[in-house]
Amino acid sequence: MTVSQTSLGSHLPVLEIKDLTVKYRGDTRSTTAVDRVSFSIGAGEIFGLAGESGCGKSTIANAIMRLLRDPAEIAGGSIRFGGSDVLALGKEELRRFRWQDVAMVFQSAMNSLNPVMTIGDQIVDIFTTHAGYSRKESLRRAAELLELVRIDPARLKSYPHQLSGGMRQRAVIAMAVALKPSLLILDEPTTALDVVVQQEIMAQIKDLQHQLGFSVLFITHDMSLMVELSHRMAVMYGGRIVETAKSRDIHTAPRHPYTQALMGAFPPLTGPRVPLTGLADGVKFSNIADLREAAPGHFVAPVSPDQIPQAQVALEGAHP
Ligand SMILES: Nc1ncnc2c1ncn2[C@@H]1O[C@H](COP(=O)(O)OP(=O)(O)OP(=O)(O)O)[C@@H](O)[C@H]1O
Repeated sequence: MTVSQTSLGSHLPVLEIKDLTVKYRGDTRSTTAVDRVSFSIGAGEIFGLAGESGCGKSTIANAIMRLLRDPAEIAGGSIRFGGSDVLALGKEELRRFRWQDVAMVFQSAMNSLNPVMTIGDQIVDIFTTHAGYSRKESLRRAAELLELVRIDPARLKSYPHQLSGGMRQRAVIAMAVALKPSLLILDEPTTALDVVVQQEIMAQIKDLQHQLGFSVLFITHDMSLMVELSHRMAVMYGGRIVETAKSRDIHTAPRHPYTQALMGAFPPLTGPRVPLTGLADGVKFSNIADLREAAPGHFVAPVSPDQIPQAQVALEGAHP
């Protein structure tokens, strides 16, 4: 029995993260990559985690999946899935948790398909190993899965190199939802694809989510995509969440100046062309007082340049 079957109550959030802190240990000092991050995702909700490269998004995803390895360490906080303590799961529970409860599509997932196995054999493997189905039943389900992501089931016999990038990514997404997880984590799922294919994949994910009802943790630095896909989102900066709100509110009225800057840096996917902007004039993100003044009541993450040199450099670069 999976964690979701045993303990997902109708009103419990599917995922609940409280004060999660993750550090990477260095020779002389540690870097706090994720700093007291809290958020929860409801059943059937698409929740987004946005923020520039290096702000800690993937570290959170890997912490949820219990994939963090040395020198990373969870220094505090909790991760609960359907009421169960993810950080306390044993080896066997973890094996089930990873495919049946939560599945993740990584940034470069389409390149992680086994090049010497057909797509069909790779999907069949999931069913035989994790669900105990016979090969015949697994093949039948593999064909159904490909149809679900609008790939001709004849492609079961294809090798990854015989598929386009978009098809490979759709196949990976199909694999992720094979065992009907309650939560799908998508870490920059379309970064390597062109804009048209990106749109197709996003529409597909929405469609799948609608049909299968899973929750989604969608990770991207692309605010336009994020606003389009997610119901609610958190914006991260330097390891901390600076703003959490409904995505449509972030779209129409971002409160935090860093969110405003991120929104201004991406062209909208639909509607008229608008000029892109960097950081708002006069806002210095190293200056905590400016941030507090610009977003009273919404500033939750004091950030100092020495805490997050990488983010600081990026921000300075965006606003010469
Ligand atoms: N193995 C590691 N050792 C040391 N520091 C690391 C390691 N992996 C990540 N970091 C640091 O942790 C911080 C967060 O990285 P993370 O990959 O989670 O960010 P991200 O927002 O997902 O960025 P990206 O979109 O580029 O993947 C960064 O400052 C990064 O340099």
